[in-house]
Amino acid sequence: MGLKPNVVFVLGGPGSGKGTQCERLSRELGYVHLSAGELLRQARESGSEEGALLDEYLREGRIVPVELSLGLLRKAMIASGGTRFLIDGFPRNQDNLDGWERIMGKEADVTCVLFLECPESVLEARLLHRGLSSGRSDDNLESARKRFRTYVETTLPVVEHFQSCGLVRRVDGSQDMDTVFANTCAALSDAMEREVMAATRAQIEAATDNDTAAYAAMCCDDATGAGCTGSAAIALKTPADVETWGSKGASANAAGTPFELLNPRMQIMGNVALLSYLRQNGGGDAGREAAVEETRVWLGKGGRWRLKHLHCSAIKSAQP
Ligand SMILES: Nc1ncnc2c1ncn2[C@@H]1O[C@H](COP(=O)(O)OP(=O)(O)O)[C@@H](O)[C@H]1O
Ligand SMILES: Nc1ccn([C@@H]2O[C@H](COP(=O)(O)OP(=O)(O)O)[C@@H](O)[C@H]2O)c(=O)n1
Repeated sequence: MGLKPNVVFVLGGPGSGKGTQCERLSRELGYVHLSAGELLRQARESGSEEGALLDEYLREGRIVPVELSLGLLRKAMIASGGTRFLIDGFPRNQDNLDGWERIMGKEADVTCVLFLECPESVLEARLLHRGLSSGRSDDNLESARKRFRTYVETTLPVVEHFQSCGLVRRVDGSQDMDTVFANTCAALSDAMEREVMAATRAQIEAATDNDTAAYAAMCCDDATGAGCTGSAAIALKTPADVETWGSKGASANAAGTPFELLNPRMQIMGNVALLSYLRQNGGGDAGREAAVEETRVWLGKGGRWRLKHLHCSAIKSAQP
């Protein structure tokens, strides 16, 4: 099984700082940032037949039918080639949520919902200020108030839905930008840990399936492997490198061998993740049972996690 896209939804009132924070998170943590509102504004300008209709929705602060917004988001997700997304300003009402579950529910994993909380008076002041230079037809007092009403009536119930699923991470969006950024990074850490575990599992599955191309595609250009090869670190860039790595006994597995990752310990530092665990290979075939201590260094860049370094040391007998 390949790696499913991981999605963080970013919600909050109009002007709460979604775009500002997503832009920096994407730069510093390596996510692909997609703004539903921005994609709709681009579609409006593109001269498409929906242009006039979109213009009315945007000006009035109404939420456009999900077929349109999700169609644009899905296309942009595929075009990006990434697997880690910040989706900003979506899902914003029940129609958005139902459409997501219907069309994307099985295709992507929602790892968390980042929710920027901010009082209306602060939002209003920010939007009016943004309106001085944004050129947006909805950055005026009348549109801002309509958008805030839409947010309260239709978006907050969506946040409550995610809250009941345990996915919401609340951040006070009224503080200064650096403080909000530090708090959003902290709020994202458990979602990032789940992304890294999923990437690790997908890469080990590629190894156990002997899919060297899929394995290599998850490596940085300068990735290396060291440990049970009994020699210095070797390159882990191309499918042939991965083959060499496997032939040196580094992976201690055969096609389809089930595995468990025991006692995982993870540290996330910006866009770098360090993960150590004990990999137990087995599945009932006692002759094959072996354990390997592995440490993987992952780099979050360009919308994906890529392996930078793998260290492993085989443990001869997994059984006491
Ligand atoms: N923490 C903050 N403090 C002060 N101003 C902010 C903060 N975050 C964003 N802004 C400003 O407020 C306006 C709205 O931010 P933006 O990120 O565009 O919000 P949203 O995408 O939620 O509508 C922008 O002009 C931005 O520069
Ligand atoms: N899922 C979405 C997101 C935005 N939109 C539209 O796009 C407008 C601008 O959204 P935005 O996220 O760019 O901006 P803010 O309102 O958050 O400042 C909204 O007021 C809606 O009219 C939508 O219809 N559906």
